[in-house]
Amino acid sequence: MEANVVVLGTDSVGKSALTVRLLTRRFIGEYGDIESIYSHSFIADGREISFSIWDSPYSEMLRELKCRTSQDPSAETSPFQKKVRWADGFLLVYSICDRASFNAVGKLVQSIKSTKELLGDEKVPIAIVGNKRDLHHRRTVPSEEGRLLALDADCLFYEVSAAENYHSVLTAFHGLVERMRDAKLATTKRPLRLRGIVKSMSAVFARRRTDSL
Ligand SMILES: Nc1nc2c(ncn2[C@@H]2O[C@H](COP(=O)(O)OP(=O)(O)OP(=O)(O)O)[C@@H](O)[C@H]2O)c(=O)[nH]1
Repeated sequence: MEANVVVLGTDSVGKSALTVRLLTRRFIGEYGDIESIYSHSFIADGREISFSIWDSPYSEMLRELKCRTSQDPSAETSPFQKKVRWADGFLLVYSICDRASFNAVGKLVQSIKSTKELLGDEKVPIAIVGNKRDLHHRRTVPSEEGRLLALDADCLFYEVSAAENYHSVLTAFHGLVERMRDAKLATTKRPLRLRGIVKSMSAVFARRRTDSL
């Protein structure tokens, strides 16, 4: 299976730190703000899952979200919409020490869902990730609030520390990728189910026809 993940969140919440942690198992401290697409793969249930990760800066996203709320018609083909179209799943990151970053995640969930709906996708896999768990003495967003937001919006929820720990980061990405796999299986199964109904109906009609002969 191949899948595309977009990592989003306000500035300095640790989007690059999480991505680099997943890819290299390392935390290097400073990352710069280059927008990049990375590839990664892992084995789940004996099958290889390859995915591309798009680590994107928030400043550009913010400009576009403002355009969208002001109903700018040019927003229809905006890079935001392209990104949403490209993605099979989203990792939305906030810092547990930064309430504004948490509020932004709430808005991003709504924008992504409404854009995906316009594109005809009913369910979009999203993982909400509270980063910098190691800075618990500076926490301003309780875990419970993150969990509630995720529950309300039907998203996955994780609290992690890119600085302290590789496994929490791995768990968040894997959880998201598995949800994406389930979503893909559900959409490929639907036509099969329909084909099954068509088949059984034609069997009924065929029987009627032979009965009436
Ligand atoms: N204590 C702590 N610091 C972190 C953690 N994750 C990232 N940081 C620090 O937070 C700062 C921002 O991290 P980045 O990964 O560059 O954040 P970003 O979201 O990619 O930022 P932009 O490139 O501005 O969009 C850096 O100084 C990191 O070292 C974490 O889990 N704990």
